[in-house]
Amino acid sequence: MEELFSSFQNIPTTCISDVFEGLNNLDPSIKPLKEDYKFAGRALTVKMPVGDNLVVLKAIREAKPGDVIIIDAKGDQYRAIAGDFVVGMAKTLGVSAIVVDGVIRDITGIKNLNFPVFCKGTAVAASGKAGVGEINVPISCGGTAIQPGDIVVGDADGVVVIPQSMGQEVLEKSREKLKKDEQREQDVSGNVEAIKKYLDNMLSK
Ligand SMILES: O=C([O-])CC(=O)C(=O)O
Repeated sequence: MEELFSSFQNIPTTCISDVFEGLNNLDPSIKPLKEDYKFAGRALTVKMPVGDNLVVLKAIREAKPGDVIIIDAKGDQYRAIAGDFVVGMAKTLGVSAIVVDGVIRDITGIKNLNFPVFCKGTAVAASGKAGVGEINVPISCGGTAIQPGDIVVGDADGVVVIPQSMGQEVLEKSREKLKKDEQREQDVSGNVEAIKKYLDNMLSK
């Protein structure tokens, strides 16, 4: 499994998306805090109520090194699911990324941690800590269904989810797609005649 995750780290999310024809991507409003963030890992799913993040602390406590904490926060943009303190603990315990259809706070501190956080943006208010929520249950995040153990991959373009059972197959297909994309680029790069030929060919179909 570890090998699969490190292999996916070398595949652009765009190629994985193309394999699924765009069906397994998270909503594009969920973006990396820094463009160079790239991760691939096992989904530790979190279902939290709007404005209460105690269950996020539980997820961090239970996470195994390499896990991606992926949170269904119902799209709430008013209460941060974590700040630099909480994200710092996740980083130190070996979590590989946090993905949420919600917001974070202390953005400067979180950027300084150089830890991949993918979210909808920032807010000033913290969440409460009353305590309901579930981990490792099926969730919906950014319009996509995610099962615990699925493979989550993120980079500058966004986040894509691969069902656990399809990991190897999708890796092979994504590699093929990457090769095709590179070849396509190589075939026309900087060559006016080759570009015209490519376009004419596409338009005559
Ligand atoms: O404690 C929280 O929920 C959010 C926070 O301020 C931090 O993580 O620094």
